[in-house]
Amino acid sequence: MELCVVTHPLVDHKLTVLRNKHTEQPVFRRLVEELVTLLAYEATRGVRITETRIETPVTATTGVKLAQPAPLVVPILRAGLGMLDGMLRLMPTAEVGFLGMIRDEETLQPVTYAERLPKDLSGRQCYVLDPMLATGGSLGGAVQYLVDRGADDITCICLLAAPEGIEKLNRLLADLDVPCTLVVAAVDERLNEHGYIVPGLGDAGDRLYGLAD
Ligand SMILES: O=P(O)(O)OC[C@H]1O[C@H](OP(=O)(O)OP(=O)(O)O)[C@H](O)[C@@H]1O
Ligand SMILES: O=c1cc[nH]c(=O)[nH]1
Ligand SMILES: [Mg+2]
Repeated sequence: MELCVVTHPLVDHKLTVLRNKHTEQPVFRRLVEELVTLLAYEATRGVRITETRIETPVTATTGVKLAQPAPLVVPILRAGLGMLDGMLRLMPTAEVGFLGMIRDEETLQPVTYAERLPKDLSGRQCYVLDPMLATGGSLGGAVQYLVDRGADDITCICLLAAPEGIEKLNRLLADLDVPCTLVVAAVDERLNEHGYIVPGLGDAGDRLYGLAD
């Protein structure tokens, strides 16, 4: 798996505000969107394009457009939904599939509770959105799900990753033998005893949408 840590002063600045526990929900939501747009710029460097002929007001020329089939963006509910608009701002013609996953906070195992994806993902460039890669159970489960549907080109975009989660994803992808890139704003220190990223930003879903229960 290729790991890309996006280093840019604006990314670091926005991430610091996001981490701050005093940052209020509306600001948190907006910052998640802004950060995703910056990360997506790097994450889509390899998006497939094809040549197209156009006419400028001056002359005919050759340009490029996104190739078909359109890229598929897959936010992992809930928290990944907060990243969708920021991603679509950069790539408005992408299609969107949904995966709902919740981590059991006792066992830290992921449970898939919703799915709305194309049946066959072969030949599609898939962009998976989830702000947090902690133990790697959820993102690993999502990647496995996509590969089971035929996905052969996957890019994951996360705001924060823990070394433990990266390691787990690396092992999974080595077994699956599918090319994958992970784009993150930062790799944090570690997980705490509850499986939370340290220093992290807390529970991304709760900070975006409020307490789930
Ligand atoms: O790497 P892991 O240990 O699996 O943890 C990361 C997962 O935890 C969060 O989701 P959560 O389960 O809290 O669901 P939510 O988005 O509905 O809050 C986060 O958005 C990831 O999906
Ligand atoms: O730090 C963490 C770990 C899992 N899920 C979150 O939302 N935050
Ligand atoms: Mg949550």
